[in-house]
Amino acid sequence: MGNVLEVKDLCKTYIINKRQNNVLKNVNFTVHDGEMVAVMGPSGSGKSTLLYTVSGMDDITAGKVFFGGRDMSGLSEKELADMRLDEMGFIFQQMYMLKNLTVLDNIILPACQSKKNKAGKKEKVQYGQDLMRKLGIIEVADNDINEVSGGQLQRACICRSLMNHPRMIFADEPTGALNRTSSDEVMQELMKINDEGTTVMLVTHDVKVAAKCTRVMYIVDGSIKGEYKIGRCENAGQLRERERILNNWLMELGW
Ligand SMILES: Nc1ncnc2c1ncn2[C@@H]1O[C@H](COP(=O)(O)OP(=O)(O)OP(=O)(O)O)[C@@H](O)[C@H]1O
Repeated sequence: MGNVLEVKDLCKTYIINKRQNNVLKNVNFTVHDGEMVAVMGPSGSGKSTLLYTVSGMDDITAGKVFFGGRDMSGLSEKELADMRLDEMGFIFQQMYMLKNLTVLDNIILPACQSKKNKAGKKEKVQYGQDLMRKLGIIEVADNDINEVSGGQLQRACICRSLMNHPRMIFADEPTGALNRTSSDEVMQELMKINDEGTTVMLVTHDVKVAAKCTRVMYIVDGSIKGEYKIGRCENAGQLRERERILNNWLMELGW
């Protein structure tokens, strides 16, 4: 199994009003192809910052991040943008959907922007529709973005993140704004995508969500305090036991 993401001594410092905030402090970890990693930790511990920096959405202060073996700090802005567009998928809280486009048009946008995606417009539309069907939201394809529910919008974001067949998906609290049923459905889809080979890294506060991942990283004050490899969840029957084990582990870490 190859390494998709390698993070070495990553530091991130924000400076506001001349005050230095060391948000990430010498973070080291590797994500292998096919893993589904949950990042947990107290509010303000640096989880979102970690996701933004390792995915090249935000710059780093020190250290190295390798994606698919390529040193991201050695890439030009354009190369980095292409890497994000062609090899990564994003499901972020601010969903960055365009208000003047329909749901389907928003979904296919990354494919239209990619030079690497050689499919014709018709095929892109078809693939977007296929994804929407798979995620159970095809009926809102022609709706405006403000005419869909939170759960539908989140599923639309998943569709959009998959348009260019990414090697890895980054998701910041993908179920954060959803009720339990929608959250379970969204996680079901992410697990399916992961089963099909896409690596996933997500931030969550929810033990039920983390229990569906293959590994959990716990961050406190910008450093990884613990990691737990729980392996693949083979069936729904295992979930409660996984949640219990994870809960105990998190309590030990001061959750
Ligand atoms: N763009 C930014 N500019 C300045 N400071 C920032 C910025 N983004 C985050 N921070 C600061 O970095 C720290 C970590 O924030 P981050 O959002 O990564 O935490 P988090 O663990 O994801 O929190 P939560 O669970 O509440 O979402 C906080 O102190 C926050 O104020």
